[in-house]
Amino acid sequence: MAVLDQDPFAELTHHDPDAQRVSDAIDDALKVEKKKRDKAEKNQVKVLLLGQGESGKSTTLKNFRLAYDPEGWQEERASWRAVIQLNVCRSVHILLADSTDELLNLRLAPLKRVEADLMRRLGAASYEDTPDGQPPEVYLRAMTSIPQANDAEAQAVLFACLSDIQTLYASAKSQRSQDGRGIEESSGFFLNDVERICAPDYTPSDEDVMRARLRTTGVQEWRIRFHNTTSTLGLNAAYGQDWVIYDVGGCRTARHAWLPFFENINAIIFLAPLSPFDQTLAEDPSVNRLDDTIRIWKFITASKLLSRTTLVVFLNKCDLLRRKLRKGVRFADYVTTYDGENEAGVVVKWMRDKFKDVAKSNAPAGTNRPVYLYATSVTDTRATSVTLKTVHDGILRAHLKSAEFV
Ligand SMILES: Nc1nc2c(ncn2[C@@H]2O[C@H](COP(=O)(O)OP(=O)(O)OP(=O)(O)O)[C@@H](O)[C@H]2O)c(=O)[nH]1
Ligand SMILES: [Mg+2]
Repeated sequence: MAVLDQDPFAELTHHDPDAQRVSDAIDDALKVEKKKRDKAEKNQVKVLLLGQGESGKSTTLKNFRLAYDPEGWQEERASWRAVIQLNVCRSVHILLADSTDELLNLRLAPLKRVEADLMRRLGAASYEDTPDGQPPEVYLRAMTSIPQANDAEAQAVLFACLSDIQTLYASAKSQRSQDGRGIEESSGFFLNDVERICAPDYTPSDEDVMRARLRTTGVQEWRIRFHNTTSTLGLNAAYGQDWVIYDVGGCRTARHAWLPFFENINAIIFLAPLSPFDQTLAEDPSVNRLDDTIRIWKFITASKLLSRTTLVVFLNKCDLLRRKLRKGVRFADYVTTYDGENEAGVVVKWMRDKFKDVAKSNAPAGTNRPVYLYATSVTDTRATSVTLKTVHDGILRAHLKSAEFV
């Protein structure tokens, strides 16, 4: 066959000076492009958020966005209403499971339909039954923003159910306070604010969005551009303006996704919630949550891949810790090596030393990296914005140092 008799690559191998020139020009352009990309990549600051499930990683990311990407944040804020509606439905669902009031159960049945409907609209991919038989927690498969869900109907049903929700909550509160089971501290708990949240014209505030609970699955990557923030350091403003922040899922089955990031990351912000010192993991009720956090911290600090990575620890949920200790739950009953006062400030200081000790004793030989610790309550946007400013400067300083001198 004539076609096969010919060398199919003849045109490409045949030396044609014009083609060669074109090819060289393309090569050069590609090289320039790659150089630009490498430079941009080198200037880019990569930050990984780590911590167990419900530790506050996504809430920290929200704070970054609120502070440094206000336009994107404003655009997205309204779409969190559907998630908050879902959080309310879930709390009602949990309380109803405990209630023997059949009339209330009947009257609030529409909320279960709303819950299912919202999940479908938001594209909730799958549900996991919690071991304690509670209703599933909502999570969406890796997403970069909340899908727009038509939530008007849900809002109308919530408004119609308002007084029944209040009745249910009041009776559950007195019941639960008798047997000592608090629910106010649980994630995405909005029942103290139902009157405001069930109003027909409700739009979420910044703080509501911080308190909304949406579990992360997969890895979410956010790009944030810092404008003019480097100038306070007296440094070249082009450096380190572009940040990529990676938010990952924290429950045990999601942790395998963390490792690939260790190789190429400038900083880790590790969320260490202190308030769940008396709780166990949802995915494994035999493991104390604070123990789990310390175990993860040991793993991070011992990793050779991270020996030059800036480590930032948020000793988080300090507000809930304070509340819990004041209620009389004793830290020393759960952390047997603790012999200080049952007071938040003292506990936080003790934990801070603990984290420092672990970092020191686990560090691989030759480790040279800064470790910064902050006491935080990341649902408090105002205080967190101050912390983030310091964190930003610290991470940037370390990044510049390594980019320029290493
Ligand atoms: N009161 C209080 N609530 C907090 C604090 N930090 C986080 N939360 C709440 O705890 C819940 C869990 O926070 P997330 O940021 O979703 O936790 P996460 O680490 O991203 O969890 P996963 O995605 O499951 O790994 C949310 O409802 C937050 O509003 C805090 O410092 N104080
Ligand atoms: Mg998350």
